[in-house]
Formats: sequence, C-alpha cells, structure tokens
Amino acid sequence: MLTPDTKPDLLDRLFSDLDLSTGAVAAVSGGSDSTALLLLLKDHLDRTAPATRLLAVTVDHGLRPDSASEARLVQRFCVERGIAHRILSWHGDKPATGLPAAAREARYRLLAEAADAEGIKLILTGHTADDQAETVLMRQARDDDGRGLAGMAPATLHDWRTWIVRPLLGTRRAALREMLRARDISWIEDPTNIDIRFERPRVRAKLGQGDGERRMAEALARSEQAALERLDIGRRAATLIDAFADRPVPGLIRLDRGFAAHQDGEAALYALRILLAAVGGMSFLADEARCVALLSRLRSAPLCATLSRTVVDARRTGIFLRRENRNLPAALPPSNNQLWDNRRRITLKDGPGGLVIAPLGSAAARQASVSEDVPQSVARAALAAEPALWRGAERLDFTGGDTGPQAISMVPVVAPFARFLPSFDLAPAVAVAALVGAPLPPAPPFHGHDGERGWAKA
Ligand SMILES: Nc1ncnc2c1ncn2[C@@H]1O[C@H](COP(=O)(O)OP(=O)(O)OP(=O)(O)O)[C@@H](O)[C@H]1O
Repeated sequence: MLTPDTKPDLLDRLFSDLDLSTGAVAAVSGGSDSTALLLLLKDHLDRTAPATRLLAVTVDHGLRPDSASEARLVQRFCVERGIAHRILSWHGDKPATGLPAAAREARYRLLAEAADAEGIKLILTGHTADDQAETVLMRQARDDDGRGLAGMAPATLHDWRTWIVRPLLGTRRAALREMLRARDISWIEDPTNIDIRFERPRVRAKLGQGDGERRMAEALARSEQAALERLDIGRRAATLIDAFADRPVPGLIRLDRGFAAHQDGEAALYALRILLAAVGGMSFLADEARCVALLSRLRSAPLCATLSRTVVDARRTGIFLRRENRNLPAALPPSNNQLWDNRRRITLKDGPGGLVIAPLGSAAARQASVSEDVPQSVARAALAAEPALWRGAERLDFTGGDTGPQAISMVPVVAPFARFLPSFDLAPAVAVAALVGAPLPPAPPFHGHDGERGWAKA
C-alpha cells in the first residue's frame, strides 16, 4: 500500500511497466487522485528518465461556474513545478440528457487531440481502486451481463490510436491523500463528487459507512475475477472467429455452419455478439438473451433473422451476416475522422471537394462482380449497404482510397470497439479487425506483459 514514506522502488512499480518512450499526457482535474498521479509520475520520471516529455492537461467542461478558475489553479501548480500544462475547453453543444457520457467523450477526445499534437501515444488518468469498486457496484446494480463486472480495464484504446492507462487502479484514494497531506499539497474538491443526486456519489457515500470497507474489498476481488474471465472468453471467442469466419465480399461475413454447434458454446455466443455488433455498426454488443436464442435456432434450421442491425441469413452453405438495408446514413459530405455508420473511419486530407458519401445502393450493387461461391443475392445485398463516394450522380471508387486530387480513405472499423477498446477485449478486437480489413490496433503500452494483457494474437 502507498504511504508517505513509500520507497521509491515501490512507487516506480506503478509506472515501470509502462512504455513512456513517446512521453505521457497526464489528465489532471485538480482533484486528489489526479494531482497525486501527476506528482508520482513526475517523481518517477525525474528519477528514471528526466528527458521524457510530460504534458499535464486539464479539460474545462464549462459545466460549473468555477471550472475555469480551477483549471488555472492546476496550471499554476504545474508551472511551479516546471511541468508543461494545457487547458482545453469543451465548446460544442451540451446535451440535455446523457451529459456525463457526453462530457466523458469530449474529455477523452480533447486529451487525445492534445497527445496527438505532441506525438505522444499515452494518456494517464488518476482512477483509483475506490473508483473501481464504485464502478463495479454500480454495474452490479444494473443487472449487467457480467462483462461489466470486470470494471475499468487497466488500459483502454481511444479511437483505435491512443492508449489511456490507469496506473493507480490498484491504489486506494486514502493513501494518495495521505501522501498529498504529508507533502502539504491541497487539492480541489469537486462538489458534484458529493452530490447524492448522482449515482456514483451515492455509492461512494455508502462505501464510507459501516461495512463499506468489506464491501469494497469484495467488489474489488469480484472485479479481478471477472476481468480474468473476460480476458479468457475473449481469447476463446477470437479463436473461433479466426477458425470459422471469413469475409467473401466487403460488408459480408460468412460463418461455417459448424460455428453454431461448437462445443465451446459460451465462446460462440460471445463471438456472435461481437460479430453482430461489428457488422451492424453498433457500439454495444448484441443482446445476450436474444443471441442465446438465435444461436440455438442456428443449430437446426435455415433461417433469416435481424438482430443488432444485422441480417443473419443461415443457409446450407453457411451463416451470412450483413448490415440490414434500413436506416443507413443519408448522403453527406465526408468529414475528417468521422465514423460512417460506425463501420468506416473517414480520413480526409483536403476538403470534401463536392463529394458525398452514400450507400452504394442495390442498383449499383447488381452490377458488381461477385465471386461464384457466395449466394449472389446475399453478396449484392451486403454490397448495397457499403459506403460509396459520389460526385453528383457519378460514382467514384466505392471502396474509398485516393480519388484524384482528393485523398479520402474509408477504412473499416471494429464497431463495438472503434471509440473505446478496453484491454480486456483486445483479442477478439484483433480477430475482428483481421476479418473485416481494419488496421491492427497499436500494441498496449506495457513492457513485457503483452500476452497477459490480451495482446495475444497480432
Ligand atoms: N476536467 C478534467 N481534466 C482532466 N482530466 C480529468 C478531468 N476530469 C477527470 N479527469 C481524469 O479522469 C480521472 C477520473 O475522473 P473523476 O471524475 O473520477 O475524478 P475527479 O473527481 O475529477 O478527480 P480526481 O480523480 O483527480 O480526484 C481523473 O483522475 C483524471 O485523470
């Protein structure tokens, strides 16, 4: 446990696993945990690698009257210690519902942009064991499918490019605060952290009473177990995806019929949930109970069903998955780093140049040449829902790529993990990436433990 007189080598263990070669962005709100993170990291770097670039970033969400002055306090704190610091403000529209989730998305986007601008590949946050226990208890209360009980992953890949790491996830908040007090350092108390109108502060308050310590220890033990299980089932699902799935034409996944009858039914179920989300362009895995029913029907008869925006067409020759042809995005000019239908990432070097992206459509798909070993109607229906670039009525290269002076790419993504990929799910994410033609994700930023953390395949 961390105490004020904790030996440097023990402290260093928090960071010694990390590949800090491109530098680090520390996400610092000014609260106790992220202030402690910044100080510990600075100490570690001063001792072990003083030339490493360290940038502290504070996001001003503009949601509380004091947020701007608090950000400036953090700035002063950093300047006094010779730490580079930036304040980034969340401008865009603030939604009336789902505000915390929108704030979180914006925060990570801004942090990733700051890292990108400096060529830094790593963001560190101050999430603690206390945060982890709260997260697990909240998810448990929601009758989660069990995956969520793993809590926060030690690392999460943002936008398939920047790793967010949580080095303090095994450290208690009280220990960090003790360390700060011993150094005579104060921190900002965010009033929303004790506002019991919100769920997390309510859970936090309960953990501070009576048998709170025991409940916290139980929640942490449960999350460790759930994390191991999630890694394990992810690896088994990845093995099945590798063995049973291929992509005969863009937008179409074929599963060998043996997939549905595989003896590792649990892994087949997990693989199916991931594949349905990937094909349908969904951020969430397909519903577990409905997939159980679907898998069992797939074992016996031919069928055609729709789940998670994906048409499941099971025939004698295979189980075919394709994006349903409803509710596809309307024709729109492409914009940079946009996710199209949550299935393609658009990268635009110049302006849209009068181009629009729209589904290929069935008329054009009918003219496409399709390999003989796939049912033609199925292949064409899949192609019709794929994105194409148009200039007026003229269709350009429908798979994207360079279009004359315009450089546009429309690279496949692994929908459920395109924005956030928890390290727990790395193995199936890599398997689906290889399947749909998405680039492989960057390896997690840990020395020597890649296999253990799920980077088992690439
Ligand atoms: N406004 C912000 N600017 C930069 N980073 C932030 C901001 N808000 C949160 N974070 C990062 O996310 C982590 C978890 O956020 P959370 O909201 O749980 O913490 P907090 O109460 O704001 O502050 P702390 O974790 O520092 O006590 C923080 O430790 C910090 O690394």
